[in-house]
Amino acid sequence: MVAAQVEGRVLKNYSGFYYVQDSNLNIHECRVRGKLKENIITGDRVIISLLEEGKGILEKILPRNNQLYRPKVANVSLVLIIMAHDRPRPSLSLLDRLLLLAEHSHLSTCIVLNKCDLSGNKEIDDIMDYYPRAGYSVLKVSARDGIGLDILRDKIQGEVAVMAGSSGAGKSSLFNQLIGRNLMPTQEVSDKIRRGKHTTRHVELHPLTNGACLVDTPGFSVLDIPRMRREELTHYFPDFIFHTQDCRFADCIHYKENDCGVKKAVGEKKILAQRYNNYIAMLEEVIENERCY
Ligand SMILES: Nc1nc2c(ncn2[C@@H]2O[C@H](COP(=O)(O)OP(=O)(O)OP(=O)(O)O)[C@@H](O)[C@H]2O)c(=O)[nH]1
Ligand SMILES: [Zn+2]
Repeated sequence: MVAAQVEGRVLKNYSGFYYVQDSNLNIHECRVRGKLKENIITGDRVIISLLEEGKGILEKILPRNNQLYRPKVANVSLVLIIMAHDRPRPSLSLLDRLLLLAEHSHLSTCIVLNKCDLSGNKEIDDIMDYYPRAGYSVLKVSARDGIGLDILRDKIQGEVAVMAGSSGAGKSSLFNQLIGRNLMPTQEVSDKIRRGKHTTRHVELHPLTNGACLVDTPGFSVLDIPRMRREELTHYFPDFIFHTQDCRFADCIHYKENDCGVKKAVGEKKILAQRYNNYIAMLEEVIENERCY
């Protein structure tokens, strides 16, 4: 009899077995046929032949939509950028950099503002209210008090999501809350730095009951701006685009030019000044990299 075949996603590789989840959310413990082994990574979509009692044989890897290298994981669809309302305060330079890196990798983003139980600082609230107006999706949550977590679960439904963001913002706490288990150690920031928590291990996808999968290792540990032409950078700043029609030069990069609509909008507080400054810092990096071509 020919074994039935189904499509699934590799959740983890453990002791020579690949754990593959099918579209009914059942998990199969699979061995690998032939030489495929070297090429399979966590997150791969694969075809498996079903054997008895939750076992299977991994037959084929399907083409990848994308691949992250640190952590090594395929077919990620969403980046959750975790910032805290306070302790630590949100780092806009990291946030703007992560938004750019995610978008450059063709990944959707959601800014998750954790520790909303510590909100109330008007300056921070005003700054963070800018991002939804600029077209980004922002959720306010508290891992500690369980606020906003159902909305966050809905947001990641059907997605393969990786977390990124400031140290101490609550990535591990949110991860544990979302998967409903205490898998990731959470400690006071100072303790973690002293102990050097992030040791090397295999990356795993943790399935949620709603079909979402969460990558258990924070992504984008390398934050270098990818190589691009200086004119390209502005495409990653959707909030600038409306104002570029007031730029005198069609190829304005909103840097040292006069009569620049973007700079005018910064002066009028229509564009967040910190975001513009982060743009300039990244632009200078892009220009510096151009010299290395
Ligand atoms: N007040 C408050 N504290 C929180 C919340 N979520 C996490 N914390 C605390 O913030 C500290 C850091 O949380 P972690 O989840 O370990 O942060 P992390 O982002 O994983 O940190 P790194 O591993 O250093 O990147 C811990 O002391 C948590 O208890 C929250 O919603 N509110
Ligand atoms: Zn301009």
